[in-house]
Amino acid sequence: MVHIDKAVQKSSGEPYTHPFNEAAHPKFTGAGWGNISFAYDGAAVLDSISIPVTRGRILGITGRSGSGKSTLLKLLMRFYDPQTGSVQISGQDIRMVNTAALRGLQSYVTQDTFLFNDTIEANIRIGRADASPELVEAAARKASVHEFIMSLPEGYRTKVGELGGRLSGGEKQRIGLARAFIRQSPLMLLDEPTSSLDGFNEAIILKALDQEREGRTIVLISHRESTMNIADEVYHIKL
Ligand SMILES: Nc1ncnc2c1ncn2[C@@H]1O[C@H](COP(=O)(O)OP(=O)(O)OP(=O)(O)O)[C@@H](O)[C@H]1O
Repeated sequence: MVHIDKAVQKSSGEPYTHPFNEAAHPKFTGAGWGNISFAYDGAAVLDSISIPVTRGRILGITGRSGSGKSTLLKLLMRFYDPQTGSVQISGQDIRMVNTAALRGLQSYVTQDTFLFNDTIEANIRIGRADASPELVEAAARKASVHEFIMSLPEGYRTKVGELGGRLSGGEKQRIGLARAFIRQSPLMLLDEPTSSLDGFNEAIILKALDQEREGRTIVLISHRESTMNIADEVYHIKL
């Protein structure tokens, strides 16, 4: 495993509307993997991996297909437990954190966003049920999907099913990102979040993520060098 430090690239300080929810998570200090090893049914995937991520930083993870990048995020969400070592949030082994509290700390975006047959607004609000329409729109703007939504027959009230499957992979992915932006969770876990996006939309989203880093930990898996440029440090997982 090669550890490459990257310079922090801060963009200009525009106001943002989804700051980390300090009141809800006052003790959040970061997350990380402490000397973990993991195998699926005896097939070793990760061997003695230690990566600390402190609050306020963006961690990039790269590596060949199958090297175990997604597995690292799944361990952080406790879909599985490592055979050795410990996965920690705020210095506490996540095995000691109850599932609801763990989910409350996290937002997770993958390459495939599942949309329910409800309105676009409801699909974004899944990230935060009590969000005002203004917050929904602000999250959609950060995810570079507001203009697209406004072009739909009924804007935010358009039902996904009525679009007859015409949403592209990139449009769905941006709705998934809006869900994550609205959540205000301290730990954002993003698995190839820009894989289906063009450079224009990617740039808007990266700028928003860069502004969201304060108070949070963002873990970003990507093959795209442009996306990795916002990371404070990048770990390369070797097969
Ligand atoms: N549920 C599972 N059961 C058994 N093996 C699995 C499971 N999920 C993943 N694997 C295997 O574990 C290895 C690591 O998978 P993982 O998805 O973490 O890799 P990755 O680096 O994220 O790959 P990619 O870049 O293609 O998404 C692969 O060999 C994969 O086939």
